[in-house]
Amino acid sequence: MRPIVGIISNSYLINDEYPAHANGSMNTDAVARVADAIPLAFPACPQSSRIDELLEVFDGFLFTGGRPNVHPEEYGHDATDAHGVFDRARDLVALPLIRAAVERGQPVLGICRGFQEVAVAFGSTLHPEIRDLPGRDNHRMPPDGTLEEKFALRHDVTFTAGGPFAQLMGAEVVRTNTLHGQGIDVAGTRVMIDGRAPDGTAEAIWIDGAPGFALAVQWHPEWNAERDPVSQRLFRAFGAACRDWREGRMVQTAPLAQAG
Ligand SMILES: N[C@@H](CCC(=O)NCCCC(=O)O)C(=O)O
Repeated sequence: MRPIVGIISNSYLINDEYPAHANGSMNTDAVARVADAIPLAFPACPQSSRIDELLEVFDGFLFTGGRPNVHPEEYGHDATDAHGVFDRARDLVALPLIRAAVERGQPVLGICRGFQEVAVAFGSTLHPEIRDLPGRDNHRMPPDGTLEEKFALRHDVTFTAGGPFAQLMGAEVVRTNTLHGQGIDVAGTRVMIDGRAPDGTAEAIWIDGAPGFALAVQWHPEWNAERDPVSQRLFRAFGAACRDWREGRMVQTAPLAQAG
């Protein structure tokens, strides 16, 4: 059986009234077709999703993009208008789940908001609007246009020579899309910035001391994942890590099963 990847959902109101947990099919497609894993979404709601049970059910976790920003209380800042809207329920599931999974060596891949969650979970602060910083570009999603225009490749990302991302990608420079307003301000001590946009914005991180796959990217590799070579490499590596986790867990549990 393929490994099972838990995909965190976002909260929406369908037709402005019907509450739903959902995520883009780009995420489930990338997990199923590129990572070669079973995609299963779970609600970002602490009353419904228990961290200990999620860790048992899934072989790895995808922390997806999402418009609401991580609440600045999570990194010791006061909330201001510049911080925009929040999703405290997602914060309350994502941050402890990331910490627990990473420390166990259970694979974690963060995308956009998920990248910011991984960064905050390991002690980083975020800037609410990076385009306001001197020398920085506007990384926000174009307000108009087709999905193809919004997710078009817009800038290079340069990885550390010989670092995990350069090795994974087989290249030190790749081209990515970009659809975010926030960004890492001060990185936590274990948050290794391994890739940057031309304006210096952190784009790729890994967690120092993590026993397993613990990578996150500020761009959206789920877009065009079946054809984009950068997305393919990232999701295939994530899927392989989830398979390893599943097989390791099965090896560990087999003697118990036989004894029973
Ligand atoms: N809120 C953060 C993260 C942005 C992000 O994840 N954008 C993708 C949104 C896709 C969606 O609506 O699901 C920021 O702006 O920095």
